[in-house]
Amino acid sequence: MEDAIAVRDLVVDRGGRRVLHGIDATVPRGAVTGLLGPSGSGKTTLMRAVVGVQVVTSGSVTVLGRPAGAPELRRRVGYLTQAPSVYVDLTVRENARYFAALHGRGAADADRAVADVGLSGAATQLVGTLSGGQRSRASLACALVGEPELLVLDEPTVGQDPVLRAELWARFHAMAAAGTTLLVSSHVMDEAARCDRLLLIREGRLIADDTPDAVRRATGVDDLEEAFLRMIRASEAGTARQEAS
Ligand SMILES: Nc1ncnc2c1ncn2[C@@H]1O[C@H](COP(=O)(O)OP(=O)(O)OP(=O)(O)O)[C@@H](O)[C@H]1O
Repeated sequence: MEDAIAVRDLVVDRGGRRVLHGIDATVPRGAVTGLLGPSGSGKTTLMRAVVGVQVVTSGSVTVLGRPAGAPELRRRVGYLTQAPSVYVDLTVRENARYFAALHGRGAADADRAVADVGLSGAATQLVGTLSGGQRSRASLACALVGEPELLVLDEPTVGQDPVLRAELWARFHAMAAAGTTLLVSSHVMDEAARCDRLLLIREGRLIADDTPDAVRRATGVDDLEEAFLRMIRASEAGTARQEAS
C-alpha cells in the first residue's frame, strides 16, 4: 500500500530564510510516526506543508495520494496546531459537538472524543475557564472527533501530566490499530520511544527516518536521546567532511 505521506526534496523559506533544506520522508499508513527535533528545527513548518497551508519553495508533498492541500483532503486530514483552536465562549461539549457536526458526526461521537482526551469531568465547563493543558486537550478532542484518515498533531502532549500523556499515547496507538495514520510532533525525546517510526529533524534537515529499534541498532545505544545525539554528531561530521572536500 502506498504511504500516507510522501515528501520529496521539500524546500521551504520563511521570512527570507531557508528553514527546510530539501526534506525527503515518508509516513506509512496505520502507524504513529513521531516528528522529533529541537525547538526551531522545522517540525511545525513540515506539518504545515503536509496539511497544505505552507507556501513551499520547491519539492512536493503527497498526502493520501493527492497533492497536499487539495480540497478533497479537507475532511480526510485533521490538524492540531500548537495554539488551541476552540471557541472560548462554548463549553468543551459544545465545541466537540460543533466540530462533530461539521464532519457529519453525532453527539455520541463528540462525547466519546471528549472522554478520549480525559475531559469528561469538564465537559460542561466553558473553554475560556479551562487550564492551558485542558484547553489543548479540548482542541485535540475537536481534531479527533471527525475521525480523519490522517491526523497531524503538533505537540499534542505538551503541558500534560505523565498519566494523561500515557493515556493519550495509548489512544493514538488504538487509533493507528484501527487504521488511522498519525504524525505527531514532539521536542521531548522520551516520547520518541512511544512511536512506531521516527523522523528526526534538525536545523531543517532530516537526520533519521526509521523505527526506534533501528535507530538504537544503528547507534549502538538504547537511550533514544543519546542515540539522537550520536546521529546529530555523525551528520555534523559528514557535513564538515563535505564542506572540506
Ligand atoms: N512566520 C514565520 N516567519 C519567519 N520565520 C519563521 C516563521 N515561523 C517560523 N519561522 C522560523 O522557521 C524555523 C522553523 O520553525 P518551526 O516553527 O517550524 O520549528 P519547530 O521545530 O516547530 O519549533 P517548536 O518546537 O519550537 O515549535 C525557525 O527558525 C523559526 O524561527
